[in-house]
Amino acid sequence: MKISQAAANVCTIFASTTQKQETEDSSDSKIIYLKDTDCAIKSQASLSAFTSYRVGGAAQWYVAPRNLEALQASVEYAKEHELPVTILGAGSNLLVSDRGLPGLVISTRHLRHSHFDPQTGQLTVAAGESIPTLAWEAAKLGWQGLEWAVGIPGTVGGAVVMNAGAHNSCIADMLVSAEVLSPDGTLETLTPAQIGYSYRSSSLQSSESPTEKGCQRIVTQATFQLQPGTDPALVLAATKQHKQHRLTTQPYNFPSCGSVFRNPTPYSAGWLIEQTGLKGYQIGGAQVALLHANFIVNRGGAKASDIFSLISHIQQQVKEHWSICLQPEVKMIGEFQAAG
Ligand SMILES: Cc1cc2nc3c(=O)[nH]c(=O)nc-3n(C[C@H](O)[C@H](O)[C@H](O)COP(=O)(O)OP(=O)(O)OC[C@H]3O[C@@H](n4cnc5c(N)ncnc54)[C@H](O)[C@@H]3O)c2cc1C
Ligand SMILES: NC(=O)C1=CN([C@@H]2O[C@H](COP(=O)(O)OP(=O)(O)OC[C@H]3O[C@@H](n4cnc5c(N)ncnc54)[C@H](OP(=O)(O)O)[C@@H]3O)[C@@H](O)[C@H]2O)C=CC1
Ligand SMILES: C=C(O[C@H]1[C@H](O)[C@@H](CO)O[C@H](OP(=O)(O)OP(=O)(O)OC[C@H]2O[C@@H](n3ccc(=O)[nH]c3=O)[C@H](O)[C@@H]2O)[C@@H]1NC(C)=O)C(=O)O
Repeated sequence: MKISQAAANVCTIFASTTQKQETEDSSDSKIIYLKDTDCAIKSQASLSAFTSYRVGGAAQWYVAPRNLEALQASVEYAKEHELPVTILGAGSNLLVSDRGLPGLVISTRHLRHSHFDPQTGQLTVAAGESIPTLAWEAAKLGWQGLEWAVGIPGTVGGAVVMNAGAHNSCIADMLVSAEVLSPDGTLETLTPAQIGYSYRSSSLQSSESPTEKGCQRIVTQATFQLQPGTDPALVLAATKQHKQHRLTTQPYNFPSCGSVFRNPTPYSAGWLIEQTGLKGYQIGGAQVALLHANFIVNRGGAKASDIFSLISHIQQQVKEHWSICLQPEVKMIGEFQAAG
């Protein structure tokens, strides 16, 4: 589907600063509505509330479309105004610079629908649906396949892009297809083979800095193959076990992004970091978690720059001790200052 219709809808923008928003926001924020939609684009929107680390500056522009048409119109708006685009899911694998992000940040969080088809065992869901919520829903229905995904606080879109995984399972194992919106406005349905998956990686992962004009491919919905027909009590028990395992091995009590680094075969990053003596090491409000050394937690008041500096310090120390370059799993977006 081309988005020429959507383009026609956004040629003119209108309605700027409103009284309501002036009272809500002491900054110079303003709101623009895409023509013929109730979809608001907000300027200077703080991103810290939209990332699990609870850090990060403001988006130059921010929009959270509620349907495909509004998403297409948002992309077209960015194109017309030559704004770089950053896609945000639940922000649970992102480190956003304290300086914020240029261009338009599009949150997929409000793209919602889900359908469990008992005939095929397939689950078709919009990009903004929550992965852990789907895992619990599937369990309650007695559908196997998503037990491992509980505790991963991301969206469907983020999980498809990141190839989220745990307990020897991952998204690529159960994905039937993903619908993506291309920068040229066409909607395509891609198979896992077309997406090209490997450990925590896919071809849908874009360049990590929104400095270039244009837009990455956006996942709009996905279909997963599950196995219905099991006693819900059994699937719930397995799901609860996975959640419990996480609560005892991973720090859920402070903001984080989950694992900071990919595991460098045959080692685990957590083991390497602990053996390097870095557990508990702290820069500003950012700390190598005491419970799991591959987690950096925000102990309160951390800046993105603290977390970035700690990531760099860990990489440098692990390189020195083990001659291994740890590769970040977390996506660092915006400007960061490397230590001199
Ligand atoms: C406590 C905790 C535990 C975690 N445990 C795990 C774990 O066990 N396994 C695991 O794999 N991960 C884990 N994570 C990391 C994270 O939850 C996953 O990577 C998750 O899949 C990210 O989803 P998201 O919606 O938050 O994506 P975001 O963090 O918002 O985005 C991640 C990347 O995907 C892109 N993106 C997001 N949505 C779309 C879309 N619709 N279209 C195109 N691009 C998109 C973004 O631009 C960005 O590059 C954990 C995180 C936390 C905080
Ligand atoms: N450290 C960090 O930076 C972050 C951590 N988190 C944490 O990640 C975790 C994700 O946990 P997870 O359990 O996967 O999902 P959530 O706790 O997010 O729950 C998701 C949904 O699943 C349902 N649900 C939760 N537990 C059960 C259960 N035992 N039985 C049946 N239904 C259930 C809930 O329904 P209902 O409400 O109806 O019970 C809820 O709608 C949360 O503990 C959250 O606090 C999240 C973001 C960031
Ligand atoms: C949290 C994430 O994913 C997690 C996922 O939840 C879990 C559960 O399946 O397995 C991976 O962690 P992990 O490899 O660290 O798993 P764990 O079982 O906790 O640890 C592996 C090994 O390292 C050791 N370990 C871990 C942490 C630590 O501080 N010290 C240590 O020695 C453990 O004792 C264990 O022998 C994923 N991490 C990566 C980078 O692949 C994420 O990607 O964000």
